[in-house]
Amino acid sequence: METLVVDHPLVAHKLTVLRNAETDSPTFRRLADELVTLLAYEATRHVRVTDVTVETPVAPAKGVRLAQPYPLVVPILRAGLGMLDGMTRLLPTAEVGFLGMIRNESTLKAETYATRLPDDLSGRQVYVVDPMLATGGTLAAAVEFLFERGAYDVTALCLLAAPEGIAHMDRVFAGSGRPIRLVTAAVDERLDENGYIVPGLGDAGDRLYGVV
Ligand SMILES: O=P(O)(O)OC[C@H]1O[C@H](OP(=O)(O)OP(=O)(O)O)[C@H](O)[C@@H]1O
Ligand SMILES: O=c1cc[nH]c(=O)[nH]1
Ligand SMILES: [Mg+2]
Repeated sequence: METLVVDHPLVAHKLTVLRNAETDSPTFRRLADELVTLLAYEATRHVRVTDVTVETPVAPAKGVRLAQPYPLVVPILRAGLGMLDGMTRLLPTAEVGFLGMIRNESTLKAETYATRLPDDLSGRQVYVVDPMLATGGTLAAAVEFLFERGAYDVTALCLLAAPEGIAHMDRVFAGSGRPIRLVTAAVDERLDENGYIVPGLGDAGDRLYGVV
């Protein structure tokens, strides 16, 4: 998996406030939204475009527009919903599909409880948004699901990643020949015994939406 850690002082500043246990939910939601827009700038570097010519008030100008089929943005419920608006702000013509997945906190295995996506993703560029890449079980299952439906490539935007999760993705997709990218604001030290990212930011879903 090609991994890009976005190294930018504004990203680092916003991430630091996000990590702070004293940051309340409204502020957390706003910062997650701002951060994903900054990550999206890098994550869309490979988005496909086609050449076009437009008429300026003065003369014809060569340019580009997003190619069709338009990209698909897939938030992984629940926490990924906190990154959806920031992503579609930058890609307003993207379609949106949904994957509901929850990590069983005893086994740390990902379970899928909802899917609402086009059946045929042939040729589609897919952007998965989920704040946390911890063991990697959730993202690996999501990416497998998308490739089974024919996705052309998958780029994951995660606010935080753990080295264990990146290694898991590399193991699962080694030699698959499918283009997979990760764009993240930071790769933290490790996972703790409960599978939480250290130092991390806690449970992203709970911090966005409250404890359920
Ligand atoms: O890399 P993994 O070890 O699989 O863990 C990461 C997953 O855990 C979190 O979701 P969670 O299962 O807490 O669901 P939620 O979004 O409903 O809170 C997070 O948003 C990821 O989807
Ligand atoms: O640190 C972690 C790990 C998984 N899910 C989270 O929300 N946080
Ligand atoms: Mg959660």
